[in-house]
Amino acid sequence: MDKTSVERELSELREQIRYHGRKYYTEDDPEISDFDYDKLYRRLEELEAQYPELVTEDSPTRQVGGKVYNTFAEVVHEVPMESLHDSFSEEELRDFDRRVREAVDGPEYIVEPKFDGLSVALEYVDGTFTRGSTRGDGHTGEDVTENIRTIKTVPKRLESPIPFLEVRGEVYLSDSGFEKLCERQELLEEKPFKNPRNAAAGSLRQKDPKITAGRGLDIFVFNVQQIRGEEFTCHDQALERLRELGFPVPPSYFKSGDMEEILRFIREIGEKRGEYDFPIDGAVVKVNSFSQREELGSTAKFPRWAEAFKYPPEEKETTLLDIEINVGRTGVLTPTGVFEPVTLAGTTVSRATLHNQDFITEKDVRVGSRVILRKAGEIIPEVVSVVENPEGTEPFLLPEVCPSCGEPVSRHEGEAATRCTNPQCPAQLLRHLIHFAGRDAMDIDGLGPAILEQLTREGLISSPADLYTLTARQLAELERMGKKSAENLVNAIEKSKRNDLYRLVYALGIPHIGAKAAQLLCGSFPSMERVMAATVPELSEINGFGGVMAEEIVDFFSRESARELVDRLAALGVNMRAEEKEQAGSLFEGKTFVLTGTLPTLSRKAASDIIQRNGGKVTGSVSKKTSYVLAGEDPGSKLLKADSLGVPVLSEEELMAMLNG
Ligand SMILES: NC(=O)c1ccc[n+]([C@@H]2O[C@H](COP(=O)([O-])OP(=O)(O)OC[C@H]3O[C@@H](n4cnc5c(N)ncnc54)[C@H](O)[C@@H]3O)[C@@H](O)[C@H]2O)c1
Ligand SMILES: [Zn+2]
Repeated sequence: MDKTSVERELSELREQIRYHGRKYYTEDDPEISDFDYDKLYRRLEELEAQYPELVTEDSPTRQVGGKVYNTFAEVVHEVPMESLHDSFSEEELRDFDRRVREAVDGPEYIVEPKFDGLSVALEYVDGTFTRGSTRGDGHTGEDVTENIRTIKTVPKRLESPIPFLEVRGEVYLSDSGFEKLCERQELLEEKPFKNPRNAAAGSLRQKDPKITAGRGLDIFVFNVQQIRGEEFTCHDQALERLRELGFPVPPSYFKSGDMEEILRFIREIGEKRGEYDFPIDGAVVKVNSFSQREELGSTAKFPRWAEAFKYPPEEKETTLLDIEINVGRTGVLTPTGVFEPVTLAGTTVSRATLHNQDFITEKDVRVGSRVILRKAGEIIPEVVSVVENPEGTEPFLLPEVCPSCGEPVSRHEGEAATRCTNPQCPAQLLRHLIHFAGRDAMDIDGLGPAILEQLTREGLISSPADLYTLTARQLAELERMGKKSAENLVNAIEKSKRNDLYRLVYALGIPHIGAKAAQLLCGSFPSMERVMAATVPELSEINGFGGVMAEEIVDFFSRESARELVDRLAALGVNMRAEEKEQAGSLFEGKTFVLTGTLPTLSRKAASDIIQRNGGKVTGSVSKKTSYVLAGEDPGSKLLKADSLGVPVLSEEELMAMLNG
C-alpha cells in the first residue's frame, strides 16, 4: 500500500470509530455490534503499529470512552479511569504474559469475568457514600451521585469508617432485568435499548434519579482506586476487604501464576457465561501485586498490568424446524425461527428472530433450511446465512391474516413490518388500552399500565369499550385499589366520555395518526360519522396530511372491527363530535360570503362565526368575487345585486346542509 492510501484508510477508520464511539458512549445507542466495532478498531491499531509516524494525538487508540454530556456536573478523576486492552485469542494472552514477565519477576494473575455495563467510581468519606461518577473520557466523568444512590446494592455506609476510599465498579442490568425493561418499553412505545449494556448506561444517565430507581440496576465493584487509612499489597486482598466492607465483588475469580491455568479459567468462564444472570463480554486478567503493577505502569489509554479477553462470536450449522409467527403488542407480525438446539457462546440456542418478510426472502429462509447461527456475547442469536435448502422445502411467506385475531394484515410501502391493525386484536389489547387511556388520548386519570394489566389479566375487559362498563365495585376488588380510588377511577372514566372527538380518534390508535394529525382531521371532519365516511382524496386535502395518512384512515375504518368498536363506544355514551370551537375547517377556504336579511335561527354574528370557522370570509358588499350570498327574510338590495351578477344565493338551511356534508 502506498502512503496516501494508508493515510486515507487511517482517516476513514478514525472517523468511523469516532462516529460509532459517540453513538455508543454518549448516546447509549450503538448502530453496530461490538464485534464489528472491534474489527474496525483492530484494523486501526494494526495500521498505526505499522506506520507509527502516522499516529495522531487525537486518534481513538489514544483516547478513552466518550465526551460527557453537560446534563451532569463534571467530576475530575484524581486517579484516571483507564480502559483495558483487548485480546481476541489465547495467543495474544500468552504474548501479554511474556511482556509482563520481561518487566517483573514471577507474576501472579487474577482472572475475573468482564462485566458488560457502565464503569463508575464511588467515593466514601469516613465510611459514607459521598459521590458517584461515570468514567467519561477517563479524566473527566459525570456526577451521577443521586442516580447511583438508587442502586440498592451500593452500600451507603460502610462496615468501617475508613477516612477516604474510592472504588471502581461496573453498573449493570441483569439479563432478567433487561427483559423486563424491554417489555415495558414496548408497551409504552418507547425506543427500546439494544442490549443490557446500553440499557444500563442509558438508565444510569437519566436526569431524573426516580427513573433510574425503577430500572433495577446492580453493581459489581472490582478495584480500589484510592484509599487512606488502610493499605493493601495485592488485588485479591483488596477484593476480600471490599467484600467485608459490604461491596458486591465479582462472584467468582481465580488466581494463578501460570498463564496456561489462567487460560483454562477463562475457557471455564466462557462456557458458564450463559448461566450467569449478569451480562459479560469477556474476562479480565490482572497482575495481582500492586508493586508489580506500579513497575509495569500504563500507556496513554491502558494499564500494562491487565488485559481483557473477548470471547469470539460462535457459529454453528443447524436445521430450521419451524417458523412461528407472533403478534407483538404493537401489531407487528414477527417470525421466529425454531431450530434444532445448538450450544453457542455458553447458551443453548433454539430460537432466533427472522425479523420480517424481507429478511426471509433475501436469505431465502425456509422451514427445513440448513442455516448458520451465530451468537456473540452481547448479541442475541442470529441467522447469518442459509447453507442449503433441501429438496421439498418451499419459500416462506408470512400469513395474510393475523394469527391472533384472524383479520387481514397489511404492509405499507417502504416499511419492513407486516402488521395487524385491528383495534380489537387480543394480542395488542394491553398496549391499545394503555394508549387509549394515555394523556394525549382519552386522558383517563389514574388508569395507568399497572391497573390496565390487572384488568386484562382478570379478564374484566377485552376491548377499550369495556372500560365504560366497569363499576366501582369491580374495580375495588383489584389489588391495591381502595373503595375511594375505585370511585375516583369510575368518575375519571365517565368524564372521558365528554372528551373532544380528536382525543377519541387518536385513542383508536390508527397507524401514522398522532395527536396532532387527529386534531387536524377532526377540524375538517367534525364528527365521527364524517371522519369514517371521508375518502382518500378528501383526506389528502387536509393541510399536513400525506397520502399514507389518508390511506391509513380509510383502511382503518373499512374494517368491521373498527366500526363495531366505534358503534359500541357511541352506544355507551362516548362523545362523537368535535367541540364547536375546534371545528375550524377548510370547507369554505377561499370562499367569500355576504349576509343579508334575517336568518330563521342564527344571528348574523353566529352565521359569520360558522363561516369563518370553516375557513370562509365574510364581507359587506356583493361583487363578482363574492362566492355566496346568505339570505334570510327581508333581504335588501344585496340580493338584487347577487342576482344580477349571477352569485349563488343560499338559505340558512342550505348552508347547514353544506356543513353537514
Ligand atoms: N458497538 C459499538 O458501536 C461500540 C462502540 C464503541 C465501543 N464499543 C465496545 O466498547 C468496548 C470498548 O470500550 P472501552 O474502551 O470503554 O473498554 P471496555 O469496556 O472494553 O473495557 C474497559 C472496561 O471494562 C470494565 N470492566 C468490567 N469488568 C471488569 C473487571 N472485572 N475488571 C476490570 N474492568 C472491568 C471497566 O469498567 C472498564 O471501563 C469494546 O467492547 C467495544 O466493542 C462498541
Ligand atoms: Zn390481530
